[in-house]
Amino acid sequence: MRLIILGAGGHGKVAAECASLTQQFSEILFLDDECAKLQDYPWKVVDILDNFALYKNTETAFFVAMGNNRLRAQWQNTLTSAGLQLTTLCHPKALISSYSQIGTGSLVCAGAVVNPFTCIGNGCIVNTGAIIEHDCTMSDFVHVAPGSVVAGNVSIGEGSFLGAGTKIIPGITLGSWVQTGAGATVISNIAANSLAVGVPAVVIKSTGS
Ligand SMILES: CC(=O)SCCNC(=O)CCNC(=O)[C@H](O)C(C)(C)COP(=O)(O)OP(=O)(O)OC[C@H]1O[C@@H](n2cnc3c(N)ncnc32)[C@H](O)[C@@H]1OP(=O)(O)O
Repeated sequence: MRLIILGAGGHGKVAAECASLTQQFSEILFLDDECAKLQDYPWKVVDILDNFALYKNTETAFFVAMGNNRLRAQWQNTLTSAGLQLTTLCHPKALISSYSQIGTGSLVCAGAVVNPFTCIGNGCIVNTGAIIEHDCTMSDFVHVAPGSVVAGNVSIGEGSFLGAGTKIIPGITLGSWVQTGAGATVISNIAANSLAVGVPAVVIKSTGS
């Protein structure tokens, strides 16, 4: 199976290394709008994003490696509507419970832990060393940045972004498109479209709807 990754940035490198370590793919290629300037990228960047359909065949899987949650959602939805085959990438050194679920197009990075009865949506990123405890629900296109700890029974709404090292105590609910600052400690629910920072985390502004 060939893998085409959309987005040749830093996150793309992490996704490609992870894909390579799984040994599931015969070839890994990238699409990126800066393809002409990316000759020194560690993998071949063969075309611009809009040409994705040229690479469609039964032996090709696609993965969207864009750190920005809205962009990732937009591209993943575009590829899904075009009937392309999307893959999910789990680093061999991530610990993923067999009682958990990881949605299509998600990436679980090295050292991450996903514990039992947790459900991770489509197009999510569980970044390096992040811990998602038992019985959590993560909607689509969430990004949990490196070193974050999400305790049990937490619910995270679509498109939310937890900054590096965020901690969330058990039973908390985050609305959709919430952002937390690096190092935030969340001890109360956060409404949709809010940015919260600090210890304990307080909402300082809207993230827009
Ligand atoms: C592999 C990877 O790299 S994955 C990527 C991981 N990325 C991250 O973890 C980034 C997390 N981002 C942050 O923490 C950012 O600072 C954000 C998102 C909170 C900043 O948001 P912005 O909208 O740019 O806000 P801005 O920088 O104007 O800060 C607003 C206020 O919050 C404060 N603030 C910003 N970040 C933090 C933080 N992490 N903790 C506490 N306070 C913070 C600022 O000091 C400022 O305070 P002031 O109004 O009293 O001056």
